[in-house]
Amino acid sequence: MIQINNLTIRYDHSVILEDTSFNFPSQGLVCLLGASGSGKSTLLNMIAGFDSNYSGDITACGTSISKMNADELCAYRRENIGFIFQNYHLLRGYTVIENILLACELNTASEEENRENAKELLNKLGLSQKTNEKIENLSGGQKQRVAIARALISNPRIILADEPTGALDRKNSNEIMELLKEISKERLVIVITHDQKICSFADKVIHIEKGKIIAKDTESHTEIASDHKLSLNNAIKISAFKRGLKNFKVNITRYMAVSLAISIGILVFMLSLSSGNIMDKNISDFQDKNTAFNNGYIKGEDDGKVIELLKSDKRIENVYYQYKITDVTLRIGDKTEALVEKYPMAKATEKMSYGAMPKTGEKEIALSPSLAKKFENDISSLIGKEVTLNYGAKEYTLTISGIFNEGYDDFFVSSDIEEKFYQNVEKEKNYSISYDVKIFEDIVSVSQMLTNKKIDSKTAVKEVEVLQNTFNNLSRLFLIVSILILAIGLFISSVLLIKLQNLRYKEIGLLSALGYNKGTIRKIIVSENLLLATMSAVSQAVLIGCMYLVGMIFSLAMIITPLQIVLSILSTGSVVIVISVIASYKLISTEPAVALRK
Ligand SMILES: Nc1ncnc2c1ncn2[C@@H]1O[C@H](COP(=O)(O)OP(=O)(O)OP(=O)(O)O)[C@@H](O)[C@H]1O
Repeated sequence: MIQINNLTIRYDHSVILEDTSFNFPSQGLVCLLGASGSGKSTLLNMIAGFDSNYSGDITACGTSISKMNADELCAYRRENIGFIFQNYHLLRGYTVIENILLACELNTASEEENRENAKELLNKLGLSQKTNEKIENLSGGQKQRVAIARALISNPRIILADEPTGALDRKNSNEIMELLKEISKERLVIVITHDQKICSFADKVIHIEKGKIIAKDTESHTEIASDHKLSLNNAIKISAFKRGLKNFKVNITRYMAVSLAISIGILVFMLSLSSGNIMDKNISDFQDKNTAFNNGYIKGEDDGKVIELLKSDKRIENVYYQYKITDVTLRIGDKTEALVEKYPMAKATEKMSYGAMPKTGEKEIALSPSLAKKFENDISSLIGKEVTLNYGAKEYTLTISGIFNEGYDDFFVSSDIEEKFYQNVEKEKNYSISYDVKIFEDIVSVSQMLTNKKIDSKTAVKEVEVLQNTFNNLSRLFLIVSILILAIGLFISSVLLIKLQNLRYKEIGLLSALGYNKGTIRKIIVSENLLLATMSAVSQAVLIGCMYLVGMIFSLAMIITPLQIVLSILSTGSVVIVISVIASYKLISTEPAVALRK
């Protein structure tokens, strides 16, 4: 059945088997003994086609397996070899029958036929009651019977058993050996063992000694004639996704922990970014309340130098001289009040009692309380009312935007209206300069520039600075905390994923033993990774939904833009893919024989 001719194999310069030959019979139970490290598992791996890195030749049913490529070796194992391992190599989370059917998923028989065969085998092995039991609920002896059923389901010509009774007590060992003896009547069963008592079941006992295979109980090594041909049918295509989905369900708790850890990490990180949005919202609230926040006022006569400096600065706009004006009248309804003279004052530093300062382009006016009282006792009711202002033979209709907190009769109008006033003024002695800083972020730097040039400007820079500093410190703190949480989330999920993948080497080895090729195994793992990424992205979306709900219930200021939501969901999926690819890279690239040893 199996002919070994002049076989030599070395690992790291040490010779394990050296120029050894042996003929295994077509049927019967062969026990393989030898000291630890003598090369028993190595020989079995070579017969199984896991290791082709040897010199010499191995022939099975007259066909050399030494020159076969990886796919042919998969077909050879799938069709001709059944494996039994010391630690069973059954998949946890799968039922008894699912474990058995795993071995015939790639064969051409129908699923129904395979299921019937599996049930028949379980019946023969006395396990029909356990058909749909989860594998982890079985005893050691029962597990090994399931492993035998799995090895027999494809009716292979060769059974390779690596210490099949190593984890069992004497009673169970004897029962398993009786079973193997029974099945060896129709096929070749090679059993590796250290137990001399097991050899009493053997038809032939062979030893590996000093790199040679030696039969102790026979004189000749001649092959028993056999008309069996090696079967090398192509595997049917299976859905790697379906298998990946099943594995995913089995490991669902771990996968859920991974996706939650990553989702929370990324969500908190996104929240820290959203503090920028909260800052923008607060700035715009601040601007609505303090409409003169960007206005600057420089008192004193200017010889042209200061105004030139302001006009040449790209951060500044609406620069003009202010003058004293005289004989201004204001009319609200049928009441008229006159101001004999009015001096320009700083707008940005005024505190508001009601409403806001006039906005540029809005034709608005703000009054001091004493001036407002001359029109109405309830000064707050004046807001929104119309004022007709007469100055220099011109009439302006303005809306009252607010009442500012000053003790004398005064008013402020929108900058554009004020500029028009001065067109009628004799421009000899300017009194002050008014300017606006274009954007909020430049208010502090413009103020600093003027201070450096020893120009005294009255602005709202202190309030702006306090607001900016508070938010900068808060965002910095939030960013550090969220980076920490993100790092912890990534660390936990990486550890969980790597631990999970480390547990799966035997599964990869088992699938190879059952004839799954590397491509299919890779696809199964990739499917699982994609499912995990999808789950993480969905959990991210659910978390964002919950966060919104909590924010709404407790009226928390959490602003995440739709773009940030999409980005956080996409980045969760991508991060999971990257981590799981890194975690499973070693697993996928491990050789089956090495995976089985882990
Ligand atoms: N893939 C490999 N790479 C390097 N060395 C290997 C590899 N496989 C096996 N070996 C080495 O070959 C020698 C034989 O190993 P093998 O597992 O075949 O021994 P064994 O007889 O089955 O031992 P045991 O009874 O302890 O299981 C050992 O020294 C082992 O370390």
